[in-house]
Amino acid sequence: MKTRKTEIAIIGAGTAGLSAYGIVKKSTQDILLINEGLYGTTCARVGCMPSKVLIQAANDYYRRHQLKKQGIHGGDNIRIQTDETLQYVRSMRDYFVSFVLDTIDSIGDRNIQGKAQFLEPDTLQVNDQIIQASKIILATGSTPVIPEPLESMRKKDNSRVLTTDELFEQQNLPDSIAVIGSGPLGMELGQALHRMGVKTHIFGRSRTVGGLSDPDVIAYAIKNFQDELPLSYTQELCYSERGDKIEISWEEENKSRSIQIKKVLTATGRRPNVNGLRLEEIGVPFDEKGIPEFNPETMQIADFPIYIAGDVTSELPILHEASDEGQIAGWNCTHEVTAFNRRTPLAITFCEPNIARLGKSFRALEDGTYQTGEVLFDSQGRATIKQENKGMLHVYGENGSGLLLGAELAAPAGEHLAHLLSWAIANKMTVFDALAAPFYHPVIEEGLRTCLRDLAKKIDSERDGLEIQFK
Ligand SMILES: Cc1cc2nc3c(=O)[nH]c(=O)nc-3n(C[C@H](O)[C@H](O)[C@H](O)COP(=O)(O)OP(=O)(O)OC[C@H]3O[C@@H](n4cnc5c(N)ncnc54)[C@H](O)[C@@H]3O)c2cc1C
Ligand SMILES: NC(=O)c1ccc[n+]([C@@H]2O[C@H](COP(=O)([O-])OP(=O)(O)OC[C@H]3O[C@@H](n4cnc5c(N)ncnc54)[C@H](O)[C@@H]3O)[C@@H](O)[C@H]2O)c1
Repeated sequence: MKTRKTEIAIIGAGTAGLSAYGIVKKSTQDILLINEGLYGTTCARVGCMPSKVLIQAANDYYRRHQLKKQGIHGGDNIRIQTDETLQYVRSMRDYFVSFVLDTIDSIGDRNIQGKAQFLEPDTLQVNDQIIQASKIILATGSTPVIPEPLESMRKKDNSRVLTTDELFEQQNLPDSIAVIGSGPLGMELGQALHRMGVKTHIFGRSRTVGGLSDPDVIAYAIKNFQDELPLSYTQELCYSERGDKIEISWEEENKSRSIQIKKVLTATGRRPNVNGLRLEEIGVPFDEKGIPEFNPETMQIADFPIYIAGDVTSELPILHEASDEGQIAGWNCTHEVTAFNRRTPLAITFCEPNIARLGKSFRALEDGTYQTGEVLFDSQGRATIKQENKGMLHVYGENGSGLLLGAELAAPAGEHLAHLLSWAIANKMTVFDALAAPFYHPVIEEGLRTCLRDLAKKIDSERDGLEIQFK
């Protein structure tokens, strides 16, 4: 076998791997990028981007129900041609993927297509080549998890049980579907399919939505979604084949229920791609979840010359974190190993209303150390004008100082509110500082101000009502 030496080898040409590549190439051109399978990244090919294109089409179509109130007629006659929508999703997907492919092309013969496996901590096998590298970055991403009964069904007929990696490849949508999982993916895609006219039932196991942990916001959001579409929670689902349909039965509130649907979409999480890399054979330590032990501030795996980045860590499986981790890994492979600050946590689920979690989640707060500001958007001015007046926002502030700690929300324009709040937290603002910032009228951010006012009152009821500060 031929041996090729390189300073840095990066395994995985996804967001994390390419971000690492961008940093490494500032220090050395002696890099190899190794990628198995299709190029284009999970984000652009099957993830963030095609899902947002589908959601946009679904929400635009769904908007027809609200037009009549405004004196706009003809909405009832609008129809969606879902095969064309899927074609459009794929064409937009190809557009986003094309930018990634241009980057890959520019890498030339430093890019190798094939599956990498470790032989030694500094040695890989890829196809029939041995690659020796001073440092290696592991950025192999993740794969959808398929719960066991569905995996067996899929083995018999893989057209009935879809993963999110396959949804956008469908030529058309089925007339009915069950979406398994009420996490970010289940809620985003389940609501979009429902809004496109597919008879959709979403199933969750733990009583939460889109990754929320605050019980009040969860209860509000679940009720709101249940007003729009079937969303059930149960510990166990039974699947059986009934002709060209799948019957799903379950227990809910002490009642037996069942439905028959054409297809199932699994949105039950993603598993990090660590299997088959032979990491165990080279002595890499694993934690109890089966992830290599690494330092999140340096991304180094124990004291190995191996760095890890992106969804393969399973810690923060979202795009901007994958990109940051790639940068940290890339930097530390080419410089003295340095600890990096991580950003204020921010996670958004693009269902309507948007769900978001930022800063400290409710689950991470310590009892007795904080107050919660609350607002409902049901009568908020601008949200009402936009006919988007559904939502709840909780902002957490530290007792005494009023330092903003975190927030959870299911709210209109939640993606923007979450950014404002996470930037305020990153800048260590108190609730009083935030209230001194400008709020235009009439905007949805005025709802955020109502929430901050509620929090400020709970932190310091003695403080006078002045929000602008003395010079
Ligand atoms: C439907 C969906 C919607 C999403 N929406 C959002 C969103 O709106 N916002 C957000 O922030 N995040 C979103 N995400 C998450 C986001 O897409 C991921 O966090 C991000 O793409 C992870 O990038 P990565 O580089 O770790 O992995 P990937 O992009 O998957 O790259 C890993 C690469 O490694 C390759 N590989 C694996 N094993 C090997 C091996 N042994 N040898 C060589 N190559 C290998 C893979 O083939 C792949 O090309 C979404 C995900 C999905 C699935
Ligand atoms: N907008 C975003 O930022 C965004 C969007 C989509 C996905 N992502 C990322 O992609 C990853 C995958 O998303 P996801 O929603 O698939 O995963 P997830 O792990 O966040 O949620 C999966 C949900 O499925 C439930 N579940 C698991 N097994 C089940 C079963 N057998 N029956 C019923 N329910 C079951 C879990 O309880 C959980 O609520 C996430 O880690 C997320 O961070 C991000």
